[in-house]
Amino acid sequence: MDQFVIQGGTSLAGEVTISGAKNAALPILFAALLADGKSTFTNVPRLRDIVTTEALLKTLGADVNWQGDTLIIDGATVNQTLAPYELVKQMRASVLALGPLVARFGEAQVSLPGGCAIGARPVDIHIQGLERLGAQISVENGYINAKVNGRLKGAEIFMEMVSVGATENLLMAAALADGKTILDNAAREPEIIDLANCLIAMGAKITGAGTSRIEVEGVERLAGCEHSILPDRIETGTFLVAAAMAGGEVLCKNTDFHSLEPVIEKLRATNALLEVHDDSIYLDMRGRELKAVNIKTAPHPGFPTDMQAQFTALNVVANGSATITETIFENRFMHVPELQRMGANIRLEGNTAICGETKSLSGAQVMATDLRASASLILTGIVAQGETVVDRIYHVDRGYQRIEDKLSALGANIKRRSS
Ligand SMILES: CC(=O)N[C@H]1[C@@H](OP(=O)(O)OP(=O)(O)OC[C@H]2O[C@@H](n3ccc(=O)[nH]c3=O)[C@H](O)[C@@H]2O)O[C@H](CO)[C@@H](O)[C@@H]1O
Ligand SMILES: C=C(OP(=O)(O)O)C(=O)O
Repeated sequence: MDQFVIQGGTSLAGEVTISGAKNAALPILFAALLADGKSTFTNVPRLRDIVTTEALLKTLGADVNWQGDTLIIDGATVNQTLAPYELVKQMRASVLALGPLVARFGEAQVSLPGGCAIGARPVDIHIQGLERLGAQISVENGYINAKVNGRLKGAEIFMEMVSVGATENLLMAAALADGKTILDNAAREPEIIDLANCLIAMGAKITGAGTSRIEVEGVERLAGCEHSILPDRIETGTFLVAAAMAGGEVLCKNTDFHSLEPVIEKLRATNALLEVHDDSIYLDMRGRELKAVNIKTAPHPGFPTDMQAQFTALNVVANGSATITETIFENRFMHVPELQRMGANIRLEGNTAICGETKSLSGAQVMATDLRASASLILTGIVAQGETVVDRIYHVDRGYQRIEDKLSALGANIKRRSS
């Protein structure tokens, strides 16, 4: 298993090019299952989750080819409807195969994704929504079996919780359903808008993506399309926080500030100097006092849970005390005990982390437990004194494209070690 070895105490300065968004690319690659032709996706990030998706699409019969950062997927060759446990267990987003498969082929068998370190993460809202669209669903032997005679039927669906994945699954299914679907209490994340734009390019009729009420007029077939994946707002936020923690400066290129407003607002509150342009964001923390900030996660346009761990690390380094409240996932503080091992002054009370002033941080051997927890440990390792070894970095590789190369180019001393 690979590890990162970090010699701390360096500052960060320079430019970083942001990759395509994992959380936009994953649903969009599954959307290729809806089309009976070739789709060409550009700005696709090279991540472990994308490799898993590629393997799953191939298992379903899709022809998948890379050309640089462009991925070409031929939905016309898809001839299987079983998404097996061996692949689904590696990545929860595999459940996004369910809606497209049942909508296009009238049946799907997708392994239940199961829980993960950050919480139980059930898929009841996905299942209830597909049932409302006319699918017959049973859950047996760890698999979700979905069937429909003929096409799914458009329906008005109120989702009782705001769920990114359920909104995406139902949006894809409704695109090929017979008649009109209304998705009420839909998630409003930028990645939903990107998926809707991709589906529209395939021929879908969708309005309202990015609001909590999405309307879909189903069509009989969808064709292949060309689509460029949205830049990764969480990768951008991670590099901005890294520079702020290290008292340095960074220019994030090829990004999109519109998707990052709640994060930028909090970074301004830390006392960072920020310059925001159409496709780049500059942060300068040189010679400025980093201040701790209160955070409460919420569905978009609230503060993203996927930036919570990084801001917990920022508060550890910052002056002053502040609280971090996690409202989306029930167990997303696995980074806290690891940060404590490095000397962080944090106390957990229910779903709130209370970050006090930390006297000093020293490098330590720590364990990555999930994707963003891993990022917070790496950022803390860069500012701590001495050596930090981060174990189980396969979590990081799920969602950050060669993070060590991008951080090294900014001046961090971080190396990948295979053990
Ligand atoms: C691949 C991807 O895009 N992942 C993102 C997506 O995950 P994901 O789509 O899994 O997250 P959801 O928005 O669905 O989850 C939000 C909450 O709803 C609950 N829930 C969800 C579905 C359901 O059927 N029943 C249910 O109870 C979940 O357990 C969680 O507590 O959105 C999360 C919230 O912004 C992000 O942290 C993830 O990075
Ligand atoms: C939780 C995340 O991803 P996933 O839903 O793929 O586990 C994340 O990107 O932080």
